[in-house]
Amino acid sequence: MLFNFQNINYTLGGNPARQINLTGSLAAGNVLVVRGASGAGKSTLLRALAKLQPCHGEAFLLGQSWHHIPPPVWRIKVHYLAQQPALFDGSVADNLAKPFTTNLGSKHKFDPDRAKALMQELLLDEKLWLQDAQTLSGGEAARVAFIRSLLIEPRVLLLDEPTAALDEAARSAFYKLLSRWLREPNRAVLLVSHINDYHILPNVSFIDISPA
Ligand SMILES: Nc1ncnc2c1ncn2[C@@H]1O[C@H](COP(=O)(O)OP(=O)(O)OP(=O)(O)O)[C@@H](O)[C@H]1O
Repeated sequence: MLFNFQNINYTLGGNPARQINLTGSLAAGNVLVVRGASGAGKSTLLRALAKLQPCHGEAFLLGQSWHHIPPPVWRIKVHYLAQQPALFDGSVADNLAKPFTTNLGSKHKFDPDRAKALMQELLLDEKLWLQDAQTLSGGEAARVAFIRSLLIEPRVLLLDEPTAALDEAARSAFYKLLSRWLREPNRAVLLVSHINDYHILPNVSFIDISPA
């Protein structure tokens, strides 16, 4: 099993009456869509699994417990992408290179050609490369952040409404790229999406968060 989690237990808004407990697993190449009403705790689950949110329980990547992996390393391997991801001051290129400027960045070197190829694949104009990232549209920013996430080579992507800001053409390009990414060894996706647009993805199953 590529990724699994047991009794991930968290409360919503600090309210003990709103307690969630979830167990799930994800084989390589598979997609787990998290379903539930607005406010049910879907984003909170993704954040908990990325160790960005306190919770009880345990998650495992290729059988290795998160207790045995330093959190910054875990967050690269099991990587959360927020619906409105933070882009730093600087150009698009600066933002894409940013993870590689820290010791915690992936072992790989920043590859501008690969980044540009991914931009093209996601229908982003190459002229954006030097544009101030703070001036990007919502849909452009979402795609730049997604590329930045792919470049650090995570194993499991935790995607929070990744297509909410995209038009139909960009959405289709996004899913095509994600499907290809999933065909590489030891990769899987947990997805929160209000838009039922993920059917192009392979091996989709669901986990439901019921009203607390
Ligand atoms: N930092 C916080 N402080 C207080 N309450 C919070 C915090 N983060 C989340 N909550 C509450 O926890 C609940 C779940 O939030 P979450 O964002 O996980 O929901 P969701 O299922 O992703 O909802 P949506 O579909 O609307 O995005 C909400 O009621 C929210 O108000």
